[in-house]
Amino acid sequence: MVEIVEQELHKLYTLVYVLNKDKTKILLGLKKRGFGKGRWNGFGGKVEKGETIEQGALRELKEESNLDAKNLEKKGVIYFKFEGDPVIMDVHLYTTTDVSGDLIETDEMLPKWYNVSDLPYSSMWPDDPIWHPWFFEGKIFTVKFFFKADLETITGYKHKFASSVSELDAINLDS
Ligand SMILES: COc1nc(N)nc2c1ncn2[C@H]1C[C@H](O)[C@@H](COP(=O)(O)OP(=O)(O)OP(=O)(O)O)O1
Repeated sequence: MVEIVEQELHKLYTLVYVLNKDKTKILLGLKKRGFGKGRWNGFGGKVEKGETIEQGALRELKEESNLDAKNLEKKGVIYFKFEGDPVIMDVHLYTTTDVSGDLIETDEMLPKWYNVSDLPYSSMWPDDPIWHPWFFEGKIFTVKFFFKADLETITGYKHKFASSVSELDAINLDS
């Protein structure tokens, strides 16, 4: 009998959540094209060759909102695995309350501030309500979500918390 093992390929992505100073409001963008079109999300995208993950996060925030962030704080890593797709998205999550520049609508995102107590979950990714409580409690975490190929149905997830950002890399979700 031949065992078929699906090889996983990891691709690096970023996701930045901009909060106001007292962390009661969050800036989301309505994705206007491509992956996640029609959903409200933070700002981010693929990390490009030659840049660090943090540089990628700053670039994507600027490209999608025109904002510059000063202090990006890492909050976790979110892995997404879609049925039948060997690519795992490794999404590095950052937050900041310190941005400058004029917020604008871009080709990719229509920005809007939301109260954190009233987020548009019906038009957001279905994983968001699962990890948002951890994020808003200030936890550092890693989580892997398993989706059906419909990009809508979550079949499971596993997660672990870290006591510091430096611990994140060492976390093995399979142990
Ligand atoms: C599957 O569930 C997801 N949930 C959440 N909250 N965020 C997700 C999910 N899947 C992807 N994301 C995030 C990760 C990135 O921030 C974006 C996707 O990046 P995109 O494909 O738009 O990357 P770009 O480089 O901007 O793409 P272009 O080539 O179109 O410029 O969504």
